[in-house]
Amino acid sequence: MTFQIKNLNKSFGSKIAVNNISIELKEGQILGMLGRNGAGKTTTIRMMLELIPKDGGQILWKGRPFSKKNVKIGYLPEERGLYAKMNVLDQIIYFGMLEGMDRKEAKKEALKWLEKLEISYAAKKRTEQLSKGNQQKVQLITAIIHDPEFIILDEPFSGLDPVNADMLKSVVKELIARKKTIIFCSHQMDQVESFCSQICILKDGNLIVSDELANVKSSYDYRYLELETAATHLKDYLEHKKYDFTQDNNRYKLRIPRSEKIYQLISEFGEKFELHGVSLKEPSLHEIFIERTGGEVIA
Ligand SMILES: Nc1ncnc2c1ncn2[C@@H]1O[C@H](COP(=O)(O)OP(=O)(O)OP(=O)(O)O)[C@@H](O)[C@H]1O
Repeated sequence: MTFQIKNLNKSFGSKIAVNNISIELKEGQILGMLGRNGAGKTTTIRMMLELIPKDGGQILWKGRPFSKKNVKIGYLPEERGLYAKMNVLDQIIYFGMLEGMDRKEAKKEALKWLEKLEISYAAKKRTEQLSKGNQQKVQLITAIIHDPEFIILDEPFSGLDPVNADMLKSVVKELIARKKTIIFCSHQMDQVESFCSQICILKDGNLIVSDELANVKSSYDYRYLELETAATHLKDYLEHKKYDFTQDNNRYKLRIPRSEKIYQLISEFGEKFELHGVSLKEPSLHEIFIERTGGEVIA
């Protein structure tokens, strides 16, 4: 394994923030790190970046300690940290040089990225003069200007308008295509689902799920059967039979245990009701997340 977290621990006083977690990633994999507020994600990332000391455990890159000495790391923090008064180009060059680039190379890369993200016009502006979305583009550039092998993206698309979100998504897709190893933290489950092959879910400092997304889905105990019918008595029937379902006009979404013989069930419904549509769906990551982290499942 290229990246390994082994038995990582951290407490703040009596509060256990990260409880003996282990995570493994192959080079080029992208891991969605999920968890409700306070689950321990930021604490884990801070230990990875050596911003806070760990109480116990190891973090390794290709068998050696995971540190700037052994791997080029890129980090897009959730709380953005740019110098408001510094001009955009100087800022990016400064961050590039902090990561070991020489000035000429950093400037060349900075100009390339500014053009790619359509903010070349802002190169000489003070950062505070840029819109929030454009500042976020600058922050992303500072995170990846040195062409890191390992990248942590914490809520990379929050607060962006759809056009800017798409632009940054295309950058993330390019990083994935270039086989960067990535940890992606987000509360936007659809984004995690569209980017990540692996997911882990933290709850109260514990790692409660860690697997390939496809395995997580297929190991979930339920599937969803969607029925479309004009027959209004379907609702009464489902209530009578105590199905777990939601209704949206003519569409019904039933939560069915995976153990049920689904095709038999579909033909039973077909005999009783005139169906205009039938589809079987795996649970979404949103549904899995809510169930695993202790909320109510809304089918
Ligand atoms: N410096 C600190 N001192 C005391 N407690 C802390 C400190 N940092 C984090 N904690 C606690 O550790 C737990 C985990 O916090 P953490 O910030 O890692 O969660 P998170 O999963 O990143 O949450 P969010 O999604 O809100 O960013 C929380 O209970 C938090 O209050």
